[in-house]
Amino acid sequence: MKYISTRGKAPALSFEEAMLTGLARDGGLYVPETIPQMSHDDIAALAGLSYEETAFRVMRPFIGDSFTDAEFRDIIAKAYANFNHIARAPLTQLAPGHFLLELFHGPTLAFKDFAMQLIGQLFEVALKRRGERVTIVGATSGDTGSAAIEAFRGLDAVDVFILFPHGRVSEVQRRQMTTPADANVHALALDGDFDDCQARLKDMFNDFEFRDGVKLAGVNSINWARVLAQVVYYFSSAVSLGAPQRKVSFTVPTGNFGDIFAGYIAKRMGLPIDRLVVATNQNDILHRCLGGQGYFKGETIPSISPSMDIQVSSNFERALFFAYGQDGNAVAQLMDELQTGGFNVSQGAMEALSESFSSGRASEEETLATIAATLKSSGQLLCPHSAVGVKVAEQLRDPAVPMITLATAHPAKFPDAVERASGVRPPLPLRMADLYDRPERVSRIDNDLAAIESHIKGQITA
Ligand SMILES: Cc1ncc(COP(=O)(O)O)c(C=O)c1O
Ligand SMILES: N[C@@H](CCOP(=O)(O)O)C(=O)O
Repeated sequence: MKYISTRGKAPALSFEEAMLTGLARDGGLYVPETIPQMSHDDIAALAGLSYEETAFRVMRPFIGDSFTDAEFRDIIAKAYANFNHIARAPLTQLAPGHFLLELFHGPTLAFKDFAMQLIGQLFEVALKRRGERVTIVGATSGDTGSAAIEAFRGLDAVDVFILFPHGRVSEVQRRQMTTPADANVHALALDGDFDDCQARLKDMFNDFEFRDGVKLAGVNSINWARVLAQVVYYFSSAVSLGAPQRKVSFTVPTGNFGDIFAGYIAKRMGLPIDRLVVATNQNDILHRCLGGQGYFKGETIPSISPSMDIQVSSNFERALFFAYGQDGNAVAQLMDELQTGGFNVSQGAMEALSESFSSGRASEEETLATIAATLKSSGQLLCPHSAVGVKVAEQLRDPAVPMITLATAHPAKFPDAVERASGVRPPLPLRMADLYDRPERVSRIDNDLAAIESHIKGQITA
């Protein structure tokens, strides 16, 4: 199994190399050269299996010979051992034909734990075998950062630096990043928004002297392994609702397009997915683009679903690559145009995108009202991101096809917005009940590449 860049000019790599490399050296993102297929019988055989066994069967074909079966099974077992729910990703019912996939039972209470706990283990095994050490730098609008810190804290072979937008994450998210005492964890509050954090991260990858000097690695969904781990819960949830005999649709609260792109991979592998619905908040560049208005950057407006306050959705590049028939030159050209504001998508590519994706947008008022209404109708307390998903799913779903909306974070990560909507202040789970009492450690940093690089070089612990 080889991985190729969406911009067509970087060397093809194995799974392990692609995982440790992060961004391709031509600025593109790694994708599998061919997408492994699961037959009707392969999918039917997933019924009744544990989440871990499903994860092994779904991901194994992508791993090639990077890890042995025994290593990979052990890694999966360790990755999900810390989840607070035996099903790992349980499904609950909101209404007839509408289901909620709870992805917030991991250690940091967001769907990021599904991938980050796994790649923490994968990195540890791979780096130990190679005798190498890396510097992980991540950009976060709130959840990736805490999940990465939790997965890599205390490991000898990595330093982990997380750039988050100062003042634009919830207090719980910030404290999850700033309170771990481990020496290899470094939280950086950047003066800018998430797009600035992600742009500086990509700049660091494109500065080869810095990149090679610090042995830069990435754990954002730039990293293919992140996307792969998220493919699994599309299979586990669809099968529990009757796939492959029955089609299902998914609505995904979307920002960087990693989670929904994992759904696209599941569909391409053979899972009978009818629609993949992109749900955005008021930062709706993806909704506008999928509605035929081109992909043009606007200003990011802070919202009550801050993790989705994103204008440049990194993984949309992967979707474009497939929509443009795997033409790396065409994608490279679009990404050049994005540097100066945006681009129009060709008619053929729009048709290809429309075969899989639909989209909708929820306003702040609709999000608040959905939290209140869902609590009343089903007893389920939603986080604002999940509420964006539920609102859009209700607008777009076909009553003949079961709809699964992804609940991407626990409501306790956003207590102010949830209380404002519902009158209920969700308590933190017991394992982090003292979060507000722990001392914080954070460095404030300018939105300036040289300043960030110099800070990182000065803080690396080994
Ligand atoms: C809670 C939550 N919901 C939704 C999203 C959007 O997911 P993606 O960036 O994969 O589109 C994020 C951020 O990634 C998030 O943290
Ligand atoms: N919403 C994310 C943004 C980064 O997304 P990623 O999936 O590329 O890591 C966050 O919470 O940080």
